[in-house]
Amino acid sequence: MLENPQPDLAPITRHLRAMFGSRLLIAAVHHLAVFEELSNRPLSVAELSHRIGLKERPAAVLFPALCAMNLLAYDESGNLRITELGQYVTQKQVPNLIGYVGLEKNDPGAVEMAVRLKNDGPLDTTGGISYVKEGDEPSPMDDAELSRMFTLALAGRAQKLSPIVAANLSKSDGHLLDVAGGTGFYTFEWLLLNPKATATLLDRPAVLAVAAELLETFGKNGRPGAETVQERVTFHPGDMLTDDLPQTDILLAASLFHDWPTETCQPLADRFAAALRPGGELWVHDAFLNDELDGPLAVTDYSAQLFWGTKGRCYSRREYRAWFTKAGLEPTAENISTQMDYGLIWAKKR
Ligand SMILES: C[S@@+](CC[C@H](N)C(=O)[O-])C[C@H]1O[C@@H](n2cnc3c(N)ncnc32)[C@H](O)[C@@H]1O
Repeated sequence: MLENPQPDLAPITRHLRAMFGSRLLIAAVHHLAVFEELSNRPLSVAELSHRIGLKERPAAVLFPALCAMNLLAYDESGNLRITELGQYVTQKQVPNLIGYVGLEKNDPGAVEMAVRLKNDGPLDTTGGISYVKEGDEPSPMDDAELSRMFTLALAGRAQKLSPIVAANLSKSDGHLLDVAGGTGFYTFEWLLLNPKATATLLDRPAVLAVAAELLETFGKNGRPGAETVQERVTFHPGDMLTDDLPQTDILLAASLFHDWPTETCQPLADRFAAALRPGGELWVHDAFLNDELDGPLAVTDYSAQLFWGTKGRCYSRREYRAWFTKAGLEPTAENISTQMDYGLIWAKKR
């Protein structure tokens, strides 16, 4: 294990993401009637979703969040029920906090969250969706200014997490494919620890233009071996959903799956599995829901943030491992924590 004297910045990301959890709470109580629907009897996720008009993704964001807040729980049959605490946002319970929560019901963020929950995303997507490039849809990641802004917004997070991630990935003299690699920091740090290895950074062309500048600076940071990193990285501008992926020993998917809906995640896992050489490893760095889909709160808040801004949400390790298995990989049981509520899981190709 890496000795890590640096503070975990999770308090900052938790407070940031809590805003999205608050919006879910207000929307659930005042715009979707979740608690009134459940006040007579427990309902299955499918039945409750149907009654309040939610598709799979918003339901998979909202219900785990309300469980993490201890307002809902799953009963022995797997149905959702209101907890003792949750009774206090139902009309039946007197007194209750419906009026008090209602002081915020017209907050623009809460109102818009309700709209996005009901619509499974924003009503207007003409400008594209952040961090997503799919088919012919417009993408901010293909706009020089916007892609720079979105990429640099992730730079500090990547710089902080990448040394920890790199130290936990397998050592190798082979090749790393960092798909949707963004700034490239995960690649740069891993190459520094693996002086004979090479790597490919795959992303949209406009994003890689930013990564190239960051690599230039990285090469001059004075750390032993940093100057060799530049010559060991290949930039692959392309589309991970459709391009032939280069064969690799290690494939890293960092903060990648969480931008995409469930139906895209399996094809992505299939493509990544196909790019691995025999004995190769697929690593995912992300924030994971509990396998029971009832928390943790830091991740359900994050899932709400991702739901707000991308096509995805947070997933459980169980969901990832099911995709890996279906893709013909062997998931390992290892759960490695990094920082800011992220962690690593990985699967092997026979
Ligand atoms: C949330 S960022 C993650 C970046 C990096 N892995 C990190 O953790 O800092 C998602 C990245 O996916 C890239 N991306 C989105 N759609 C893509 C596509 N179809 N092909 C390749 N990259 C794509 C975006 O440009 C963006 O850099």
